[in-house]
Amino acid sequence: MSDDEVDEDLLALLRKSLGINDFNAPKPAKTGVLEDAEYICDNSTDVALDMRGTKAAATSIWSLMQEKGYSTKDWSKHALHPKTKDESTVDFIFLMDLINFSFWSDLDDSGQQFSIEYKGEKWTGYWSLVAAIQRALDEEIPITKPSFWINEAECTDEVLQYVFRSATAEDIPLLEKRIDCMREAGQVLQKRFDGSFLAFVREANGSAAALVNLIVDNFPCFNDRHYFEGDRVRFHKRAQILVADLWACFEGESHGHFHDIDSITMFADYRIPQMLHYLGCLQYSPPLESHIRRLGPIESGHPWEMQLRGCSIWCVELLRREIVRRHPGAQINAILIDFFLYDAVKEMEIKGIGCMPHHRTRSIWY
Ligand SMILES: Nc1nc2c(c(CN[C@H]3C=C[C@H](O)[C@@H]3O)cn2[C@@H]2O[C@H](COP(=O)(O)O)[C@@H](O)[C@H]2O)c(=O)[nH]1
Repeated sequence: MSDDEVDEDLLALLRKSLGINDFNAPKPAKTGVLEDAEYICDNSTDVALDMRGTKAAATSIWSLMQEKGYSTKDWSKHALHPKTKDESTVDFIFLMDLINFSFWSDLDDSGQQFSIEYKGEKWTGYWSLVAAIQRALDEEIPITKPSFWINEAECTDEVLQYVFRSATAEDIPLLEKRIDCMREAGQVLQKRFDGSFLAFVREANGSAAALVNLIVDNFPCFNDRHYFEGDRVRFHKRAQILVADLWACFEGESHGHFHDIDSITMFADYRIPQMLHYLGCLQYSPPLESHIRRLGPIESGHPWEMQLRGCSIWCVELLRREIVRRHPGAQINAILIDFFLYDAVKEMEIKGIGCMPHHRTRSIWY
């Protein structure tokens, strides 16, 4: 932090301790995601938090994270994640999280599911996306440039089909939706931010919550809002993981510096609920549990899906609170818990450790 930069947190602390109410101080931006998650959880009938399981899981998660020295540094340790800490990596992360959704396949575990061949390996799921982007860059396709996405003469649908070409007979799910997201985002950036996502990030003035709100207000394909019991509820999974990936990749510095990064919640996808259920933190009603075990589809926006997503967000918040209660001053937030759980469930998959299937909702939101 440079000399003239104000440490907002310190300032707020001093004001509070001196009893100074600074009514002019800008109110911290809020995304509303955590409040909506608590509301969903309080009104859920088919998903419930198991408090004993959550307390027990908090202890084991914390000790495993300590054992591994889990931190933002683990983000860059992944073989496929970009390593340079510069604007090209900001562009990479924007594209990655713009289309970071719905990789699951009904052919999973058959070896026939969609996969990307890169550097002699077959990558599936989220890693297939990262591999496809890295492979396109190696092939000198400017795939991370928003100006390329809106140049339909050069960036044709066929070129994008080639970028995401599969090593199996199964294509990447929702390719047309991914192309629509790229075209839409390219237009937005071109119109107001000279084609640069970094210029867009600067609008948020170092606030993670403000950046999430700017993203969902300007890019419809990030606007992950739905209805539950007739009320609007926000999850903003890809907008939040985009901010979190910037923070982790840049280790809280430079383009990843956010004074309110702890306002980011867990990312409501299809993997973490699966892990939380395995850890005994979440319980499902018999109809929901048998539906998921039968690999039954759950349509986007269904009350079951809203409960799975909302309860997962609230559950990770309670895990975080339990860890901080037992270890005051612990350097922990929902992002690190989430990343740790995602990596853990992928480890289990590699080791063939069985757990209940994840729920199957096909959508662009996660
Ligand atoms: N909540 C949460 N969801 C995550 C991730 C990640 C990868 N993050 C990397 C960055 C830092 C971490 O250390 C990870 O290495 C992908 N996903 C989501 O999962 C789904 C893909 O699943 P599968 O088909 O099995 O790969 C899909 O919705 C994707 O958006 C995460 O971290 N948290």
